[in-house]
Amino acid sequence: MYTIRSIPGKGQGMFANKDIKAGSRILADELLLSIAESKIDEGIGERISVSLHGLPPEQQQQFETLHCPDHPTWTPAVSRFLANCFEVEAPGSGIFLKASRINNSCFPNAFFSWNQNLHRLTVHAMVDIPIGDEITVCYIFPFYSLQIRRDLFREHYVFECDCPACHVETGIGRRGELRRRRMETLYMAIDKTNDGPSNNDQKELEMVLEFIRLAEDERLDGQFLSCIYSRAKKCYDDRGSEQLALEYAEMEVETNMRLLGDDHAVTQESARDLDELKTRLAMVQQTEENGENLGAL
Ligand SMILES: C[S@@+](CC[C@H](N)C(=O)[O-])C[C@H]1O[C@@H](n2cnc3c(N)ncnc32)[C@H](O)[C@@H]1O
Repeated sequence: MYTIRSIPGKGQGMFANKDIKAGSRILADELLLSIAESKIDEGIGERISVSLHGLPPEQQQQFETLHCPDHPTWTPAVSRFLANCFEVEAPGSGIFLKASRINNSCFPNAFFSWNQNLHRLTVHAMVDIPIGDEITVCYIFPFYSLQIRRDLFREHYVFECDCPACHVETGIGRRGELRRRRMETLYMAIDKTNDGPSNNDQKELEMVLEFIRLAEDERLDGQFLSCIYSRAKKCYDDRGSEQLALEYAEMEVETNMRLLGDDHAVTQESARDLDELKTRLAMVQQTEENGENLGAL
């Protein structure tokens, strides 16, 4: 499905070697090594070293083949680990040899996720990817504003992103930047109430719907969007608009299926919620029909 090739100025990258349909699983990559706490603190070098030296020599050598940026203060092992790691179970991070060759774009065409059921990192095509195109993921939330993206890329991965969204000199980048800044603000505000009831809060519903509209305009996709669909579902359900709740529940499941696959716990939970909502709606409709039939007698 893919080949690894060199790209001038970017090291290696992953390319589609056939047309890949949206939702296809490109990778289910095995964990090489992991650390349970990925916070960048004084102990990170020691945590990486312990994990690395627990591997057989052959696997330690495989780690050594990965890209290692020239960071002013970190040791090569820390630099290499941070430039190539993916989140496993938060707050942990892990190294995956194949996925480590995927470059970043803030307009990505693929999505990575740690699948606890499989104990693997999966990468799915978010959209149809034509043969020959580079396969890219976004290492961070793509809706972060340019300044935050730049800081994270410099600090963590040591590179300057050259994707169209990071070119604010061009129309795409400039317009997108305004949308992303607003999405970042909205996401932070919505996230704060994510665990609690929505309290029929009109303001929250407006923020949720605005985020979805901006994401569609900016053509940004990701699991963050399925979380927002889930929030829209909850807002509408709480205010008794079950039909609209159902529409968002379906969008949430569709997004999870496409980006995570049907074997991911998050997808399975959202599919169960959707089934429950459908059952509840069917019962409400049945009760209404029974009432109408009784009235007609
Ligand atoms: C996970 S590795 C990706 C594969 C890497 N290019 C290689 O040769 O193995 C991350 C590194 O790739 C490079 N990279 C990834 N995305 C990039 C981008 N959009 N622009 C420039 N460099 C990028 C940076 O050097 C970054 O530290």
